[in-house]
Amino acid sequence: MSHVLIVGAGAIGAFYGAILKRAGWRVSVVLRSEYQVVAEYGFTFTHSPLGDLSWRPDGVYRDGDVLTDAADYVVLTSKVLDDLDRGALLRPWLAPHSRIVLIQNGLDIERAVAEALPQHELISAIAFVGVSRTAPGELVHNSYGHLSLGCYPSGISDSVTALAQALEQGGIAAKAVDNVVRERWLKSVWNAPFNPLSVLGNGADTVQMLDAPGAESLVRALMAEVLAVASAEGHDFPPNLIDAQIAGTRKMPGYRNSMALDYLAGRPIELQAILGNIVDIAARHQLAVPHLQTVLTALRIRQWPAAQPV
Ligand SMILES: NC(=O)C1=CN([C@@H]2O[C@H](COP(=O)(O)OP(=O)(O)OC[C@H]3O[C@@H](n4cnc5c(N)ncnc54)[C@H](OP(=O)(O)O)[C@@H]3O)[C@@H](O)[C@H]2O)C=CC1
Ligand SMILES: CC(C)(CO)C(=O)C(=O)O
Repeated sequence: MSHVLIVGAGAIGAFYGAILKRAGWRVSVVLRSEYQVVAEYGFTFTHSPLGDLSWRPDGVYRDGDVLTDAADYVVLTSKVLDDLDRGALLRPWLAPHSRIVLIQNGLDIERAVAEALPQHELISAIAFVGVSRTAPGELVHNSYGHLSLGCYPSGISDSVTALAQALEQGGIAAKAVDNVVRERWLKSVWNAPFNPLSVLGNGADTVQMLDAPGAESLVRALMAEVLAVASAEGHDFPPNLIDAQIAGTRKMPGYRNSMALDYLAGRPIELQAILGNIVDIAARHQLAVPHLQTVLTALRIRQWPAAQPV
């Protein structure tokens, strides 16, 4: 029975913590704003297709606390933001044997953590789930939950296998993958168009983003550019992937992604992690990505501090 410490247990951390708890693992959390509520009441899930996922962490910590019970896995589930030093966030909680697990969106997000903490095994995990916070310590799990995970940059270690098995025991599908970077490119084909467009569309859901006149063509153009950059990096995907992604998204009821929720709640968005890094990689290959670049720049303008009135 392993001990898992989840650093930044918001929606994703509370959800996968619940799953590992159901598998019988010891699960502790590091919290910031929700420390008091969760220390007193634990996490309450007011809805989930998996049943009642409410749970109490074995330990609740905050910045400055000392962890007495070393963690086998230290899982980071914060957002990936430019001004957040994820290495510094993780460092105080790591024992020499702790593996680091990132359950976060974005492309090429592992490198900064691998460089900051090279002595630890790094596991990268990609989540397909719809879960959100509705009040401090309260969550709604709407759909899905499966995830892919593997060693960064590649491989499947015993720790990956053990974690995937525990997640499966807890009730979700967890696929150990040999090439997790390729899996990130695959997910980026969806996130890189839909997440930023939802913000430009004022919190638009997937139906709005496909049905507005011209919108599906724009999504297809953005996806094609992501695939071109992936190919330049050595990751080729089947030619019908775009059709499959559009068809799959059309089957879902209108869905607001995590970036739309952040934008609507006035929180910072993961623009660089989800879109900017892809544009940077394209530039390294001297590959033109005009649609991705336009969406990125439009969002940077939206985020730019308001000009002082004259
Ligand atoms: N929600 C979803 O359905 C999905 C999310 N993802 C990805 O998963 C990742 C996590 O997302 P999600 O759980 O939704 O995000 P949330 O905003 O719900 O949770 C983020 C957590 O990180 C904490 N945090 C942030 N900065 C710090 C800090 N400096 N010190 C301590 N704690 C900090 C937050 O604390 P505080 O409350 O104080 O801000 C919060 O507990 C993201 O990369 C997202 O894109 C992927 C698929 C689906
Ligand atoms: C694919 C999706 C919509 C759910 O996992 C997501 O990654 C997000 O909300 O950002």
